[in-house]
Amino acid sequence: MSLSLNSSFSRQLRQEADPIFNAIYEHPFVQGIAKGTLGREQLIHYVKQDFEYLNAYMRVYGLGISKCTDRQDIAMFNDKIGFILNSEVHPHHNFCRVAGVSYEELQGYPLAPTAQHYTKHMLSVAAQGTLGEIFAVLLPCPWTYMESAARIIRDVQPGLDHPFYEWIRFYGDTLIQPRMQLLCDRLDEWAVTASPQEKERMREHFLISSQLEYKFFDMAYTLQDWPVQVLGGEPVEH
Ligand SMILES: Cc1ncc(CO)c(N)n1
Repeated sequence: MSLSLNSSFSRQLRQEADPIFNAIYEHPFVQGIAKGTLGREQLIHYVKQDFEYLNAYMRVYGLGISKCTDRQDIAMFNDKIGFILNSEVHPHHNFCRVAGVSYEELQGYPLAPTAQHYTKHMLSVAAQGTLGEIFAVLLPCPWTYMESAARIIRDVQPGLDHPFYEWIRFYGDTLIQPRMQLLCDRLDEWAVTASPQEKERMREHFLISSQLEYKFFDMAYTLQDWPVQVLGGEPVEH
C-alpha cells in the first residue's frame, strides 16, 4: 500500500504529544532512573504494577489478533507477545536486583488506581475499537520508553557501573526500534483509508495513553494506592 498522504500520521501524533513526552522525561521517576537514585519501595511498586500491566498489554494483543484479517499483522502481534514474555523480563530483573527482592514475590498484586485506569483504557479500546484504534492505543508504550531511554543515554552516557544500565540499554537499544517502527508503519497505513472520525478516535487514544504513561511513572514514584486497604495489599489470584 502506498504510504503517500498519510504517512506522517504517527509523526503528527508524536508532534502533538511532544509536551507529554517532555514531561515524562522530566518526571522524577525517569530522572531517578537516569541518576540511579530511585528508592527501593519505588522500584518494588513499579515492578508489581508493571508485571500486571504487561499481562494486560498481552491481552490487548490477543484482542488485536482476533481482529486481524492479514497474517502479517498476526505475526506482528505474535512477535510482540513473545518479546514481552521472553525479553521484557530483563528490565524488571534489573529493578528487582537493585531493590534486593526476587521477581516472583512481586507478581500477582492488585492494580493501583492508575495502572487500573491505563489497562482498562487499553482493554476497552481493544474490545470496542478497530484494529487501527488498537495500534494507536498501544503505540505510546514502546515510544515513550524508547525515547526516554535514548535521552538518558545521550544525557548521562551510563556505564556498566550504573545501577540501571540494563534497563536503560534495554529500552534505548536498537532491538525495540524496528518493532516500534512496524507498529508506526501499520498505524500510518491504516490512517490512509480511515475516516476522519476514526482518525480522531485514534488521536484521542494515542494522547490518553501518552498521558497515562506519565501517570504510571507518577504512580510508582508516589507509591500510589487505593485510599482504603481492604485487600490487605496481598497478592491475589486472578
Ligand atoms: C507502563 C509501561 N509502559 C511502557 C512500557 C514499555 O514496554 C512498560 N513496560 N510499562
